[in-house]
Amino acid sequence: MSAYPPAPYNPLAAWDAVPADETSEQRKTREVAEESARKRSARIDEDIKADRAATAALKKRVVKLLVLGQSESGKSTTIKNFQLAYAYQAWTNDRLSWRAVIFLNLVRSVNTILHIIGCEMNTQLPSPSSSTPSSPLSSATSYESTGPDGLPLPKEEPLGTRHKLLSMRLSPLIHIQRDLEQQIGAGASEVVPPASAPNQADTSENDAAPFLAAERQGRRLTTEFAVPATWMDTLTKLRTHDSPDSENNQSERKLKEVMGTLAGCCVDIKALWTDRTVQAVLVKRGVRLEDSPGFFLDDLERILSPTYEPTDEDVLRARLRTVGVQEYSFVLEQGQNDVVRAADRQVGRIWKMLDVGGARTMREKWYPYFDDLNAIIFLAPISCFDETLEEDPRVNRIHDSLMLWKGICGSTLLNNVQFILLLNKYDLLSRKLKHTEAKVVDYFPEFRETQDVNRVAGFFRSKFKQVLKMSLLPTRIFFAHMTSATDHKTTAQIMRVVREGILRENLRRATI
Ligand SMILES: Nc1nc2c(ncn2[C@@H]2O[C@H](COP(=O)(O)OP(=O)(O)OP(=O)(O)O)[C@@H](O)[C@H]2O)c(=O)[nH]1
Ligand SMILES: [Mg+2]
Repeated sequence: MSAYPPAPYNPLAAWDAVPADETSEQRKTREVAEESARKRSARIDEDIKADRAATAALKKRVVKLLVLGQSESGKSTTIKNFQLAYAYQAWTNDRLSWRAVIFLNLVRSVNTILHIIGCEMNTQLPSPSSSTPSSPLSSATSYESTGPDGLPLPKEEPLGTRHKLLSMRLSPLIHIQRDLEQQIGAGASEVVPPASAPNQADTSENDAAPFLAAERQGRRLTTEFAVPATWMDTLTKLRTHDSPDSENNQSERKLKEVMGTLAGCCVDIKALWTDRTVQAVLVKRGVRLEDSPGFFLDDLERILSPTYEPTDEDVLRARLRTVGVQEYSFVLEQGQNDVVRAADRQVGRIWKMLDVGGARTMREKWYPYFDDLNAIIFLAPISCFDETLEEDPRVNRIHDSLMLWKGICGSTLLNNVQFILLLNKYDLLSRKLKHTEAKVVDYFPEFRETQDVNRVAGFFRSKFKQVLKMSLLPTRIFFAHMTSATDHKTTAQIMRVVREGILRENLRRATI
């Protein structure tokens, strides 16, 4: 009996074995075949190596940023700023396509007013779920009795026949809103709050940061779900003006019809918006449309002129919700006197910015994109300290942002990723503190300072910093900036600092 176990059966051994009766002719043929196979194999190895080197080189050329934050925090607006500053050609190509979105924003504001005065005339309060506009409506704060122009408003003048007539004449706008929503697609409608909300506020981590739950469950880092329409897709669809094809011509015709109807309603819309009694009703109900996303009622005549072309500022102010995740690639072309731009050019660097939908239902989709990132830009709107989430009126919006930030700071996948915190909507915070009675201390009892905008902003900054200090990586370097993303001039400066910071950090890591 052998001392060793039998050699395991190797099914391929027969292939390698040299036949015992091999002739010298057969040996030659075999050796030629083997040599050619060896060469082929070496070539394949080299190709694989070259492929890997090319992928690594490409990775070095690509700067990948993920832009995160709750819905309406200003993520898409920040990316628009980036495009406006550094990819102006693409920006100008898209500009005219934003008309449909701007008209929809305008029509929504009018229909919101009509809805509110309709409720007022029926002396029945609107239910929170039936209010069309977003955050400022869900505010719990009461407002001073001055209109958007700062002039005092009448105390209790009832709505009358004049308002009924205006409502009747403006009723076609309901259909216009529907048509535009259909034309624009998924991003046109806002998040609808749940039909019934239990009494207890639940700010559990899983609610706020479901991407963490996905991480814990070890879900694969893939991007295999469908990406529905977002602004780039939507704009392509809306790019009617430079397209000869008949479907787009039809869309352009429809848009012209909408413009015609709106222009015909211009006088009535203005009469409605500037009516002192209507404004008093809005104030009474705590609605500050002028601070809502996509507010264009003060620009009526300009927007409804037949030759209207959106300005850069109009596009930054236009509101189109992001659905799913959308990737924007920029080969940076703008930015004179910019040393970093020259460096970008030298290496042919591509900037990839990933924009995500911030509504709660969309947050689980963020996780697959945590892989392979250079930086995360986190948007926290600080003006909304007295507002609740549209999708869950039990949750304060700043608490929600802090919870999200905590989830991101706690994600082990992001240990090597640079964090940039943008405390956004600084302009709105300033206006709110000046023109309303909203008190920070009512929502954050630990705030004991005067309601100066810089002190309030500093207080929120320290709250986010505190969350980072409590995280797994408390020494992580992060940058925080106060921004007003609709103000391009100041945002462009911050974008430059952000961009230089990211490149410098990339360079530092590459040389470690
Ligand atoms: N006044 C003011 N408005 C802002 C600011 N940042 C964004 N907005 C407006 O707020 C609205 C929402 O901004 P978006 O960039 O669409 O928000 P988002 O985070 O992409 O939202 P989702 O796509 O729903 O996740 C838009 O109408 C913007 O013009 C700001 O700093 N100040
Ligand atoms: Mg967006």
